Amino acid sequence: MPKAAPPRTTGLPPARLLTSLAPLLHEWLPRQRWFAGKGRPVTDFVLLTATELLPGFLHLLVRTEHSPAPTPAETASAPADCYQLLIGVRDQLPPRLAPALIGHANQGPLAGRTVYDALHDPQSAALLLERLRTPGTVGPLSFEHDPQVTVPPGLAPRLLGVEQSNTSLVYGDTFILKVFRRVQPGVNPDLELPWALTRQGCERVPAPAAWFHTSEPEAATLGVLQPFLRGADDGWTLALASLAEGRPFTDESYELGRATAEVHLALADAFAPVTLGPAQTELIAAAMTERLDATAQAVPSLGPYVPRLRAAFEAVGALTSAGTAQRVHGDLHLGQALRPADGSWSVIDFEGEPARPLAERRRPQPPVRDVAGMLRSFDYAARTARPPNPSWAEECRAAYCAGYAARSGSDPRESPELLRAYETDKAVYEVLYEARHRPDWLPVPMAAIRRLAGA
Ligand SMILES: Nc1ncnc2c1ncn2[C@@H]1O[C@H](COP(=O)(O)OP(=O)(O)O)[C@@H](O)[C@H]1O
Ligand SMILES: O=P(O)(O)O[C@H]1O[C@H](CO)[C@@H](O[C@H]2O[C@H](CO)[C@@H](O)[C@H](O)[C@H]2O)[C@H](O)[C@H]1O
Repeated sequence: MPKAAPPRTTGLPPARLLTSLAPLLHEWLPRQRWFAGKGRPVTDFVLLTATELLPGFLHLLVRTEHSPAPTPAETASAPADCYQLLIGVRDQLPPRLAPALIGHANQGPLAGRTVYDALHDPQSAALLLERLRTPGTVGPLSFEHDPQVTVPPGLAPRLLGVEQSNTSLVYGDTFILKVFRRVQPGVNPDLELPWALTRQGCERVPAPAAWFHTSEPEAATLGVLQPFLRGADDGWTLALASLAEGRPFTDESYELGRATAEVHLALADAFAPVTLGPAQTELIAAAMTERLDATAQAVPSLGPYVPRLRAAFEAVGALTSAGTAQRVHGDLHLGQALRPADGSWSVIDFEGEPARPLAERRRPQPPVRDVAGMLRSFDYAARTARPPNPSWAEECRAAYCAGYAARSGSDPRESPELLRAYETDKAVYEVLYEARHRPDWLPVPMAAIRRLAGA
């Protein structure tokens, strides 16, 4: 390992820095797509770490406090809201950086200066890549890389302009850096699983090339650099094109089923699976029921369907065995599958459902959970088509499960109780996700809820 660089902090007491930043963050943070506290007004900010990467380029970890304050039970089960911010400070913002504006500070040590999201700034983005190329530490931050991968210097950065849960930068169309926005203590599965899969020789994932993490206030992964699959289309785009052109998507779905099975087989080799007996099936059912009840509290239109949805979970609770549980992707959908024009499917974004606590996301789960996620995605695509095309989704389901069975030797349709329960659980998750992030999309999972409830 090269020698660690001397720690460089802002030299400003964190409380003083917040005097400048808090009024700006109050306005800006809740407007970000990746802000997870929607519907819970922010009452306060706590600066957890502040590290100067260069003068005028700060790395911050900020905790938000919300009203109403969480109950002790919620505090125990839900992660605190901690966000990673890369902040630029300038006297004046050049017009090209206008979309990055966070605000003009008018109090505290930054009074009179302009604060902006430094990930929009090519100079700051280039510096971040340079840090990843040359491992070392800066204050609590550590930068590491796979010594077998060469990342060339000077790759031009561009911010990926897609709606996402985090923020990604593409460098020279060669590498992509995902900067996690909501940070939880522990290793992020989006580094852990692709790393393990690569070590297993599984070629379905872009292999992590470099990553960075913090040691304070607790150890946590902050970002991962991986090869950029240039020219690849994601499964969602391809599915919508197939619907628009009236083409079937069955060959692609079959291959996607095979790809999912390959990832599951490699994950089962890397992390020992566990057997699911009656005690575990009861726990699975209880957790699903709890999520359903909590979601119905937050989204009242779900209420009338709750009793009939519960039945799907009770059926799982009554099973005396349910095969095995293992590490899984955890948030598999069409947007997480990428395919170059002449290549085969790759799977990305192993972070799991970002709203769930990291410890829960890293727990072994029945692999059918990922299958259910993809089946929900076929339903989403079919329902957003004009007119909706449910038979397209049915054909994709059958082909995907057949592809999965052909590669893994295990057909998800032979576990109907588990499959139905996981589809229901996913639809419930989607109801909450859409209510919080994309209210216009809420009718899509609500239609599935009505179908699953037999209404
Ligand atoms: N290795 C990659 N190669 C090409 N594009 C990628 C790669 N990884 C991610 N992307 C693109 O970036 C988008 C967001 O990535 P994702 O990991 O899903 O982020 P998030 O968790 O923030 O939603 C994807 O939908 C995809 O279009
Ligand atoms: O940001 P992530 O990709 O990690 O996942 C979150 O956002 C997804 C939407 O971008 C959301 O997926 C839902 O909408 C998709 C269509 O946009 C659909 O294909 C998925 O099946 C549906 O779940 C995902 O749930 C959420 O975690």
